[in-house]
Amino acid sequence: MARTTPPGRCVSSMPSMRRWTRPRLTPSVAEAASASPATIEARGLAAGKGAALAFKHVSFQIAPGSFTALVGPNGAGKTTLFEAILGLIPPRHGEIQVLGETPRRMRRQVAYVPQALALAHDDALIGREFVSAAFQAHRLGLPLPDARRRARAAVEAALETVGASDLASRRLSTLSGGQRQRLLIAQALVNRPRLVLLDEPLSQLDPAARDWIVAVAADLTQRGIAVIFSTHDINPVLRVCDRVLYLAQGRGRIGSVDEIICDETLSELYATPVRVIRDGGRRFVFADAPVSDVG
Ligand SMILES: Nc1ncnc2c1ncn2[C@@H]1O[C@H](COP(=O)(O)OP(=O)(O)OP(=O)(O)O)[C@@H](O)[C@H]1O
Repeated sequence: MARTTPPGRCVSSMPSMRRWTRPRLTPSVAEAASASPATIEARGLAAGKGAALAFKHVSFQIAPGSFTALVGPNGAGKTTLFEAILGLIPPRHGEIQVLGETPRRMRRQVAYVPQALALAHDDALIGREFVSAAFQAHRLGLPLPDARRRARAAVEAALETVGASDLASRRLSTLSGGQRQRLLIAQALVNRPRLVLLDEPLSQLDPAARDWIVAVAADLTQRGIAVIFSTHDINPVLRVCDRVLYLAQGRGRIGSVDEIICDETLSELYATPVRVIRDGGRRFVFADAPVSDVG
């Protein structure tokens, strides 16, 4: 259920991401990305899991290798949108294509990373086993010895990509939330997806762990992987995101940070006067009337 915010209360506040600025794609990755079709194309999309729609009339494009912040209050439909992208729920209206195909057909190209609150079998598994469990050897159609070798290499590469090689031999039950989140991202990478959906990866992490996770996600885009990063608060990803997809009150808008995180767009989305205050590179959203909480 959506929380409400008293009039005038600041509804979004987080320390800024100091260490990371969005790195540009290397020329070869950038060329490949611009030659490829859109990673996602949604037109007039409406979706919901109950009788009511979570959102409707939402249109957007996600480019290969781009970083999109998916922002919105509780219950706005962020997870519902991820489920539509994964083909787990069908659109009620409109259409959505992933890599030029239906979401169901492209599901194996998409990795979904849930929150790291608890991991299954966390006392029985070490990091390497957890990441390895996701490797889909059958996808490569390899004979068993080759598959084992490829699996080992893929797992080590994924651990290295997220800076988690040192967690390979640690039991999951001994890891912090940020370390677990890194292993979840490594697990998502092991089958070399073209799109990674991160569902509120910063919740319950301290600022240093948040910085790490944002840096890991930004690094994926350098490898040509499109990232959609859902978050209640835009500030931790301000410097790395290319675009913001904001869901609220059943509506959605996409654009640059300046186009979306501004008085005009947010007031229109929330259908109530909203003010955005800039302070030291951060943005704080204030509502004059109660609105769903985004902080
Ligand atoms: N299984 C379900 N059956 C019916 N309605 C559902 C179900 N799951 C979610 N909803 C409703 O769908 C709407 C969108 O929920 P969703 O979980 O996608 O929002 P969200 O933006 O991810 O929220 P949060 O930030 O709290 O995780 C909400 O109104 C929610 O109550």
